[in-house]
Amino acid sequence: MLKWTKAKLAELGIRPSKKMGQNFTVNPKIIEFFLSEVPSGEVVIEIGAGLGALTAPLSKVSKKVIAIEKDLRLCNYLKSLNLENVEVVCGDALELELDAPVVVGSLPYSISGPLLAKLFTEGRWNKGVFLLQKEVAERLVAEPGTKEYGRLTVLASLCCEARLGPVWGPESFYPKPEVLSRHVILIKKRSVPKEFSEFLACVFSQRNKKARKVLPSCGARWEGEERVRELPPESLWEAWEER
Ligand SMILES: C[S@@+](CC[C@H](N)C(=O)[O-])C[C@H]1O[C@@H](n2cnc3c(N)ncnc32)[C@H](O)[C@@H]1O
Repeated sequence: MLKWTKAKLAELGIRPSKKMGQNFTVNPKIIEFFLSEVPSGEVVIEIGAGLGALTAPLSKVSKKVIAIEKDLRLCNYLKSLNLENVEVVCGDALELELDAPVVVGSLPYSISGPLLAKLFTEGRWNKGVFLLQKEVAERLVAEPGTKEYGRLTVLASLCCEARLGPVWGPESFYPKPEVLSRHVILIKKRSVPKEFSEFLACVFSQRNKKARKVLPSCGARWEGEERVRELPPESLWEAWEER
């Protein structure tokens, strides 16, 4: 896959952009893992389809794949493939409606935080399978009080059941990223209100301070000596609901 990826990029005259998080999958085991987690016969949205490494195999087991790609050069290439069951959408996934039973993607690192926050608060989807920077994936299942615990953890915990998958090293991608990657599988329980997400942004901007000082400045109340980073998801939700 590495040879093919390098040759295809050269043919298209594309130098991978760091800003766009363009680290293309060159390890077939990653594709296999995605396919093992995606229920077949469904409509699937793929975020950041790149050169179509996942799009093409996915389209063979899905009812339809909606492949979103922001880079016009890659998007036009994907369109030129005329893949059966694939609708290619050139655009920014952060600005599009993500309504399909299944959402997948090897997410560009630069937008994974806002994109996950968007998925937790909007879109009609039931299952998500994502490849993320390892630290971001682990943040989704972090325990209160740890340095990984934050807004994304609370949103993930209230929205979904989150499960970690395998870890992948830099050699699984071209060009090699400086970080490790990890799969995460999300099963949606409910959408979390956007206002609650904004409330969390407010409280976690002062994560090390006492909750009884911070929560009132974000429109809620708290009695107790805990620091913001120590409050479990349910307590933050209750404080917000009772505000
Ligand atoms: C990590 S690469 C994955 C590419 C391909 N899925 C693969 O596994 O080889 C991320 C892709 O997302 C695209 N991308 C970056 N920002 C985006 C955005 N805001 N919306 C949609 N796609 C985006 C990049 O151009 C790139 O193709």
